[in-house]
Amino acid sequence: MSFNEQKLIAQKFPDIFEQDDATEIHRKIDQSQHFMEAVKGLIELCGDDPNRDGLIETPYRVLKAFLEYTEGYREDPKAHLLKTFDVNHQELVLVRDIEFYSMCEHHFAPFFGVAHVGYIPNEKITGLSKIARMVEGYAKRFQVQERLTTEIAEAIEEILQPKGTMVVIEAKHMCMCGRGIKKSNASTATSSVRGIFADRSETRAEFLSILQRPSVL
Ligand SMILES: Nc1nc2c(ncn2[C@@H]2O[C@H](COP(=O)(O)OP(=O)(O)OP(=O)(O)O)[C@@H](O)[C@H]2O)c(=O)[nH]1
Ligand SMILES: [Zn+2]
Repeated sequence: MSFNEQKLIAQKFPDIFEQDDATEIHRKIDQSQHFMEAVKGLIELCGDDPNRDGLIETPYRVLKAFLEYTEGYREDPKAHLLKTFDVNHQELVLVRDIEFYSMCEHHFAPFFGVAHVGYIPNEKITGLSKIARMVEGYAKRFQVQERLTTEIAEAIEEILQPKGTMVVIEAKHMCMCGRGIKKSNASTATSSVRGIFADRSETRAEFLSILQRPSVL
């Protein structure tokens, strides 16, 4: 790759190149180049011409898309929750229908849906948008739905130290739709419960009763 092409890659992806030393930057540029060559090979293997007009820039587009799908690796998602407020609220806080788009680590196929994140505060409450930002940070990684659910619950537990945390995720997995078993109506629900939500069925029921009503907003 020419020096100019290398510079172009480094400029296009400042988030992965900015903070590293020169050796690390060169390693990432090499990896980017190998990845794009591999995508070219894959196009050929599948039976198309990687040099035709519509595909010529595809390796670069795929690299760009993958760096976007995985931008959560380049942040600490739970750090968003550190923005807390002293508000004397002792009851449920539930942010529902947080849409997310993640990447199945087995097939690199998307899975997407909504996360419902609730907690009963102890002393600290966090900004509502920070919960959604944290969900984004864990979703934008190679994931399985169960780990995503657990990581969200554990982040709330660790940073806010609430009386309890409950997370429910509903998602559709593209690896089950257009390929493999091809069940495009199937969706998957997962939950994680901690503290008072694990101990008290009434507290879980309160969370679930809110979800049973369609959001009117
Ligand atoms: N538990 C769990 N499984 C997942 C998730 N995403 C994808 N999978 C599953 O991962 C499994 C991988 O199974 P393998 O037998 O190794 O791969 P495969 O031959 O492509 O499997 P099929 O999808 O059944 O064709 C499949 O059953 C997928 O449905 C997830 O988030 N959680
Ligand atoms: Zn999959």
